[in-house]
Amino acid sequence: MPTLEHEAPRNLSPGAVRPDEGQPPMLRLDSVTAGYGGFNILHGVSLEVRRSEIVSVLGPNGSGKSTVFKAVYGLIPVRSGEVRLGDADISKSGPQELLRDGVAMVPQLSTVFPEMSVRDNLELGMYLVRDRKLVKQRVDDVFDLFPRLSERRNQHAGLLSGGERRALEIGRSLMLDPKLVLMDEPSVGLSPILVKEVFEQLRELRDNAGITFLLIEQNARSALSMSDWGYVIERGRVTFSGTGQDLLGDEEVRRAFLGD
Ligand SMILES: Nc1ncnc2c1ncn2[C@@H]1O[C@H](COP(=O)(O)OP(=O)(O)OP(=O)(O)O)[C@@H](O)[C@H]1O
Repeated sequence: MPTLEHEAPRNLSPGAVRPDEGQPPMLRLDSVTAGYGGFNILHGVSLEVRRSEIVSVLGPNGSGKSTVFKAVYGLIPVRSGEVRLGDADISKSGPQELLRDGVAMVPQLSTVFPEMSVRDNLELGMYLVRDRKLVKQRVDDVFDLFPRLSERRNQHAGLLSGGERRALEIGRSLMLDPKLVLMDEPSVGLSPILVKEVFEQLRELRDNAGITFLLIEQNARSALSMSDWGYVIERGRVTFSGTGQDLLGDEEVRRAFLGD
């Protein structure tokens, strides 16, 4: 795998205006260092996600993409630097606190329960909420956003196609009405047509429900073509950032990451 070394991250879209410029970003990592045991994997990662953006984190295997998510979600400690959600420092928050603050995470591995119905799988997204009326309302909201899940609401989830299962996982993450969803490889294991479908769903959710997404993607070309902004991470450092289109159009990025 070719690697790209730069002194500082290269912003390929210096003139681009991102939403709410001048306001605190929805999510901001500022010089974050994190790792495992005696090793640091992230060496001062800084990135921003602005309201209603779809932002992708790309990079070679083992470059630290999942580690960024774990640090944001409080699954490993932030050793130095800061993670902020709007005005709040969330560097020390764990998953429960983040969920309460409106941040959901969809992990890479399938978490659908195949023997349960589509509806029951969705309800699991709110299993701690006792207010049945609210749960029903949220299930209906998710079915409004995903008509194909609605048609299959009483079927076993195991009968869904790969893309529909992914939609169910995304739908379940929306049950607690998050403002920001972190998704680890939404397209993993899906055929190119289904990848396109899943990304289109994310864009619809962004446009219709105002949800912001931060994604990790191996499928760099699809991710960039559907993302408002992207960051390339190599060996625990951000090396490139820019609009999806500008990253897609950059020769160095194309050669190193898109197989051109
Ligand atoms: N729990 C762990 N303990 C020790 N080292 C780990 C752990 N998880 C990941 N690592 C190491 O951290 C580095 C970055 O891993 P990470 O999973 O963040 O990369 P990634 O960019 O998401 O990779 P991929 O694209 O292959 O999923 C790798 O060298 C990996 O071996």
